[in-house]
Amino acid sequence: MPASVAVLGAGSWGTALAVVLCDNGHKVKLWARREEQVQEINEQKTNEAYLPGRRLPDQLEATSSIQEAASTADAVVSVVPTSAVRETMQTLNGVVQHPVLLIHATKGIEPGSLKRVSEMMEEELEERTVRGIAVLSGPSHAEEVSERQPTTVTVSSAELKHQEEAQDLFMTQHFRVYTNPDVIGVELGGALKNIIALGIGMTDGLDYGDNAKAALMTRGLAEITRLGSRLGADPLTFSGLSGLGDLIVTCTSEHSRNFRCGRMLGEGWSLDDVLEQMGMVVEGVKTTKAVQSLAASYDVEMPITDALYEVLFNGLDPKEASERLMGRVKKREVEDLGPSNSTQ
Ligand SMILES: NC(=O)C1=CN([C@@H]2O[C@H](COP(=O)(O)OP(=O)(O)OC[C@H]3O[C@@H](n4cnc5c(N)ncnc54)[C@H](O)[C@@H]3O)[C@@H](O)[C@H]2O)C=CC1
Ligand SMILES: O=C(CO)COP(=O)(O)O
Repeated sequence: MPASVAVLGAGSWGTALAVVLCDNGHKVKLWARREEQVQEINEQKTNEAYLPGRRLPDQLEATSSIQEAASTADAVVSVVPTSAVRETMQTLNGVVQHPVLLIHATKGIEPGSLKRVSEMMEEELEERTVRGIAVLSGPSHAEEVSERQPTTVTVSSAELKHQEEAQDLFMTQHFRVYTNPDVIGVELGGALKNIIALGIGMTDGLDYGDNAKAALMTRGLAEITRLGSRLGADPLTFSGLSGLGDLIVTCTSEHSRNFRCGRMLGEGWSLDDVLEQMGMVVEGVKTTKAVQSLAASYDVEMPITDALYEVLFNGLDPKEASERLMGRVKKREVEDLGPSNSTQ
């Protein structure tokens, strides 16, 4: 049944998800902060800064008023960067007239609180604002979704009815949606793969070959799984779409901002210069900071994350970071996947 859906955040991913929702016949209002962007979307049916060259559906409406977008919505899809989640949820409390299903598609962990996005949302949202929170995650570059290329993702929520409602809302012929009850695993997989994508980009910038990339992806997944299991996720989730699937797509694609950021760092650029040049959110940077603290506080060994933390925040040369990783003490491959810090 067609629903009234507000999409919060008109960057690449919010706009691409709005396209999917329009294709499914929903009445979609896309909230953007800048009035010029709203006019461009409504009048020209483009969003050139974030999805260059794509023609947006005629029925897609943008607005700079979150009140207009969300006040009477059945569901709200939040696609703002991690750093904007709390502020956006606080605003949402003041505008919705009846409790909504809130589906977020943000991939990050908050530095400081070390919280996942749905945990931040639970802290901020009032009971009268939401009837359920779900996460949508998986291998899905906005550039390809907006071209209606075949894409598969996962939705997760504490309650099956909300998983299925989110699945029905988004599922189209081009956009296949699976459900998974493991909210912790789905959110962690989406957030932590960005750290590994930064590292893979660095190997590219250093002119390393495919062996180094395969090594980082595989050992990266091992450390994501190690932390995730410790935090209560189902380890199997990490071999699914929101884990391995998203790791592959982010680590192997020119579309990925995290991959491109890592490559520039490997080529010798400074982090500040890279972020300025990118002009879009690179979630892996702040997530590396958060996860380095999270792993330390749970005493979980995450050597790749630690090495990248040193490169990003303490000026370690990427080549030296690679040498440090290669020079670690001898390990067994499989035992090392265990949840706790193994020092055999
Ligand atoms: N681009 C992609 O293909 C995918 C992105 N994601 C995730 O979606 C989230 C959003 O990413 P993108 O849309 O790609 O980023 P983007 O950089 O393309 O756009 C970010 C948008 O958020 C808006 N924004 C920034 N601060 C804000 C604030 N304080 N309040 C309201 N809006 C604010 C910006 O104006 C911009 O429209 C990130 O967590 C990202 O990891 C997830 C899957 C795919
Ligand atoms: O999450 C993504 C694809 O699933 C997009 O990754 P980037 O944020 O690195 O572009």
